[in-house]
Amino acid sequence: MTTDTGSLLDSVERTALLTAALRAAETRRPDRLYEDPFAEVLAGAVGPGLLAELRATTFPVDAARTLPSTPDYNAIRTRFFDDLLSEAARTPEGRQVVIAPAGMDTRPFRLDWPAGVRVFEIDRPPVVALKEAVLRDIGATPHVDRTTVAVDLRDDWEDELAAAGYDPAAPSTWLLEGLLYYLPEDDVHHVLERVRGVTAPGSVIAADLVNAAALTLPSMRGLLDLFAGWGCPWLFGSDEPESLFARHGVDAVAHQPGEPGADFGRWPDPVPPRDVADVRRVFFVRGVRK
Ligand SMILES: C[S@@+](CC[C@H](N)C(=O)[O-])C[C@H]1O[C@@H](n2cnc3c(N)ncnc32)[C@H](O)[C@@H]1O
Repeated sequence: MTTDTGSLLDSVERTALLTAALRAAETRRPDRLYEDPFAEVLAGAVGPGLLAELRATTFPVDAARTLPSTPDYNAIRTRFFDDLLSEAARTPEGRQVVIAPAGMDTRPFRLDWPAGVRVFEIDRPPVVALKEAVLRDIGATPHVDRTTVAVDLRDDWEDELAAAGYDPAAPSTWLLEGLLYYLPEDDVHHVLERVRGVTAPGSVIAADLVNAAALTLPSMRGLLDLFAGWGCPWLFGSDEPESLFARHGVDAVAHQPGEPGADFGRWPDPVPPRDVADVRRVFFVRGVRK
């Protein structure tokens, strides 16, 4: 299998290659927020093309660039969750970590993990197959006990996760990154309810999501049309991430890029207060399962 087989992935699966291309581009920056030495090869032949389309859509070459871009969001998001997982791995809740979906995420290969941690990576079978083939080709070795679980998160996946060695009775840390906006609302609740069902109290649940206005603002039209045109429209946004997670048994706090602890010097503008409407927002959620 070669990296060109990325063209065999469906539209939402291909967003994993876009994310890898974003991480490869971030890795090339002198002021990078993290380093992902595997991102370029994992992005394959398809990822850079998707990124080029994204850049052309978000910032037409003649347009003034005044706002943080999707690459900035993505860099901050990756670093925010890198830090969260690195911290969690040193607590009892971080002895088992589930990255769902994992896409082309390489945290098991590029972060330092304490001994005894297990990482489970969930994604759809074609993504897992492609990623494993690429990583095998380049001889990448994880720094942690890593297991892949090839399932669709909309299906029943709990037994497969347990069969892979995950213990639902023990505390855990979950990262739902780059997923929720691609799901219809019913599936968002379904996934969060299932996560609740397989997590012990005290477990850490993290996720990113967008607000409702991000799905309708005229200034978002280009980006929304791009993803819709690719076949993976953004479907879900929430203005109250804390309430969303509370409904599923998680006591959560949401951070926005640009707020203390979530800017990393990459966010130039003040973050408008939550009661200001018609602003595109991204939320990084960190919660504890009650
Ligand atoms: C934008 S990528 C993010 C991947 C990873 N979290 C990262 O940040 O690199 C979205 C991923 O979600 C996966 N995905 C989307 N819907 C899914 C589902 N129903 N079940 C499992 N994975 C899904 C896709 O296959 C893709 O790998």
